[in-house]
Amino acid sequence: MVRIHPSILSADFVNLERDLEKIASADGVHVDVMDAHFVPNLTFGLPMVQRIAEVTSLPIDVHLMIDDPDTWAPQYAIDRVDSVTFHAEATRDAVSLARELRARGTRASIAVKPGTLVDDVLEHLAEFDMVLVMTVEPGFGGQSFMGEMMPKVEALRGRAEELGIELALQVDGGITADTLPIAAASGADVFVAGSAVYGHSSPAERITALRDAGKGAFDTGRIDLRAIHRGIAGTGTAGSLET
Ligand SMILES: O=C(CO)[C@@H](O)[C@H](O)COP(=O)(O)O
Ligand SMILES: [Co+2]
Repeated sequence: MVRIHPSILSADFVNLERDLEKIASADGVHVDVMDAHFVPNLTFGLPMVQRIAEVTSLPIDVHLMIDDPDTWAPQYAIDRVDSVTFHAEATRDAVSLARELRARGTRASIAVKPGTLVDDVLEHLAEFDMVLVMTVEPGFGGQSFMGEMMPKVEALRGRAEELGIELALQVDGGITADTLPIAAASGADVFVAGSAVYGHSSPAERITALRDAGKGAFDTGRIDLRAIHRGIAGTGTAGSLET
């Protein structure tokens, strides 16, 4: 299953309602909240997310790149927000926060920056509905995909299968029609794309192209998942998630 979530970070904030209409064929909309403290960039906060919820019918996927999500994240669990993602590096108690988000009726999601190991997340995996593996340093759109994050995706998918739990696995940063199949083959199923969608004259066409790239990777056998698994095992990184 390939789900495409365009990131409005690359949209025109002055014409956001128009730009949201352009991605109506997507599976969700990814909304990056940045506070200029946790990341060196500033976007917007809850009032903007509330307005977005009024004008789009897409499921809203909020990515909080903010300090102290334990205090602020629950406020984002409003009607029409499908998932709230907070960062492992910023939270004091990821499990309590995830439980609070679920209790408020939204899906709970935890994100890890490129330099963060997933060991703690693996230990408490059943507490989360989604894990976001950052494939760039958070803060800005238009950066290059970090393929070296794929062992984290593999480990998370493997553990979810072992536990028999449904887990959405999101990758965010540098996703294009070329990089999406790599992440899909590693076990990701939710793909955030900002510049690859909004950097083109027809965002709707780019959404279709990204979806096809994900499906095509498996249909045509262009990606051999088992070979990728063997390759990762061969480099000795499968058990060690250090980056
Ligand atoms: O969270 C972030 C950046 O921190 C993202 O959601 C970006 O918006 C992705 O942009 P592209 O790499 O797809 O241009
Ligand atoms: Co994001």
